[in-house]
Amino acid sequence: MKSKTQSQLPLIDLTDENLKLGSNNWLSTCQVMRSAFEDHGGFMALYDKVDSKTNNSMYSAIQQFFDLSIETKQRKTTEKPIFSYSGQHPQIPLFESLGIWNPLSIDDCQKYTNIMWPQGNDHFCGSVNSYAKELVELDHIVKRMIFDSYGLERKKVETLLESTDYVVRGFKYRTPQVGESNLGVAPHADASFITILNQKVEGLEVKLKNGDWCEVGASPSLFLVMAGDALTVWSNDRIPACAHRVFINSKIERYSTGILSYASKIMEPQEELVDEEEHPLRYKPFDHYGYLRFFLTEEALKCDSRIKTYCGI
Ligand SMILES: O=C(O)CCC(=O)C(=O)O
Ligand SMILES: [Fe+2]
Repeated sequence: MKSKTQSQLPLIDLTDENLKLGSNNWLSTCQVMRSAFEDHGGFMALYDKVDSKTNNSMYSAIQQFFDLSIETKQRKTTEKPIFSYSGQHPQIPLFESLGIWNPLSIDDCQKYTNIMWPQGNDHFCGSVNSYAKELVELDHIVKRMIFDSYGLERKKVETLLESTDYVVRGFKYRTPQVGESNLGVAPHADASFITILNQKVEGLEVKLKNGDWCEVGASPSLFLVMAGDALTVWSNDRIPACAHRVFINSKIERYSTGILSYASKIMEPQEELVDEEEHPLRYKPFDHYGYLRFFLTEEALKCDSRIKTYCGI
């Protein structure tokens, strides 16, 4: 295995300066983003629009959730094939995660909250909803930039945004006991369209194009933006899904959080990114929720590339 080195994932400044739609800075930032996605499947974003109050209440809400009993955390919250809760896995015993489907809707946040806290928990419900609403803006910026970087018509990204579902996730890792491995999550890529993560405590690492692993920093204004398998389908294999892993190196529990997006309708590789010579059509029409159901089957666990097995041509 390659060792960790000083190679870095690109850091892209998405604070005000570069965000005037159509400005020179916007256009050059789009090109940097496209290269980062095509090379490494992702990048670090400097983004200061998530309010520090929202950020702090989100982390305290997540903490409240993980303090519930295992039986409560394991309650089913959605019919969608996403994890409401994941944890207690013998191979990765430090890891726990929560998932809230459609967090932009206060009603769906309330529904989730009432299942976990029948007596109510306004702090949790409000924090998740506010956090999702603030962080989804970053997701929209990234998607607008990807479309612009390939010179696609603006209205096409609006169509994509209208057929996107979101899930907010929170992660907690306890510290390893003596003799226990410090692996938090083994190397993998996500099944999402795009995953955006923030970490309160370091531990996240990303695999670069050259095979080196790069450590991601922890700061309220630093977000790891990663392509999931669906972005590989959309881009007709131009953008690889970003490989990442987690180690627990510190003496304190690790918390992280973020927003993941999924295609709510059947999605095909973007037609402009398909050509006869260099980029022939690589994927059949893709049902994202069908893929999520397939993702954890025995068949999927065995294959080299789950996305190719599911819908590759
Ligand atoms: O803990 C994190 O920050 C990321 C966890 C992760 O990559 C996953 O559960 O898919
Ligand atoms: Fe992941």
